[in-house]
Amino acid sequence: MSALLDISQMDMVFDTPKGPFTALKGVDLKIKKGEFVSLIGHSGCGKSTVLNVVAGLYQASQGGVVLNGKEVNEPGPDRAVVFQNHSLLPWLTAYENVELAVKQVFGKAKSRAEVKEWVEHNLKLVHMDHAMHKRPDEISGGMKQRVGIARALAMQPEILLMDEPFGALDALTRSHMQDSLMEIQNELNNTVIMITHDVDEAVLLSDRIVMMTNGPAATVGEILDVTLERPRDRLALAEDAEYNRLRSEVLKFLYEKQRKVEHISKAAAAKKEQKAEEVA
Ligand SMILES: Nc1ncnc2c1ncn2[C@@H]1O[C@H](COP(=O)(O)OP(=O)(O)OP(=O)(O)O)[C@@H](O)[C@H]1O
Repeated sequence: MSALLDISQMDMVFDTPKGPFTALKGVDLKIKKGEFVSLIGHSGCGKSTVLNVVAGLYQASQGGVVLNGKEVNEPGPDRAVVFQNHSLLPWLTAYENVELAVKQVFGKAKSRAEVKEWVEHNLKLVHMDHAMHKRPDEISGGMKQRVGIARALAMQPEILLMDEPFGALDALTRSHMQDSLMEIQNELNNTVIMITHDVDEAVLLSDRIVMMTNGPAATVGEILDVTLERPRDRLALAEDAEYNRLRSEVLKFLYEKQRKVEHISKAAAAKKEQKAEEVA
């Protein structure tokens, strides 16, 4: 498999007041161009840390990330990040937020007319062309996320990194956003890594679901291939046997296999405590 993104033997150790803390240990993941990969795992296992290393915001302690043959050491326009909380500049309109990113990435390579056309095109893609001259405080949470996605897409990154992009939205808005993202993905075939806590979202959107073990020293536990035909329709899939099998595979990983790990470590801790009491 020729990988666009190659994460190999990545460790992440944080210095903390209590000493070094190994958040990630030996993370291996290869992602092909055009793949949509979700990262799922219990809270605190290290999903955002993986994304932050890929984004170049954190430097891995061991191993690392190669994107398109180049080692990643710092943030760059080849990787655009969409966060849970839009991160739009509040004093700029939706149009101006996207325009700023486009100007930063393309500089003088695009004329004024081309910039305008490109900004409008991307806002249209996320169905925000009707409100492009509104500021973030004048639009809803879902609309802000749409603008954040338009801004990321407009940068034409090699890879789109999404950290729970729909996590703060209500269920209905979230479904609309997932459908929009699938439409866009169908058209543009972006390479995407998306963190999610939502099992249905992971199965609906992904080509592969990367399930992470619990931390500390979290790593890739299992990877599930999602070969459901595209375009995918959430209502039809609700009755689909393969969809339901995949869904229960993820649930089993999270609530049986990873819970067991927690139980074992809790049991081990209890035993240790008991022994200490016996010694005392
Ligand atoms: N800058 C940091 N310094 C010290 N520890 C950190 C730092 N960033 C993350 N951690 C720790 O690393 C572990 C992984 O954190 P991370 O935020 O990547 O998890 P996550 O899976 O994204 O969690 P969530 O799903 O709750 O967002 C946690 O134990 C966290 O406390």
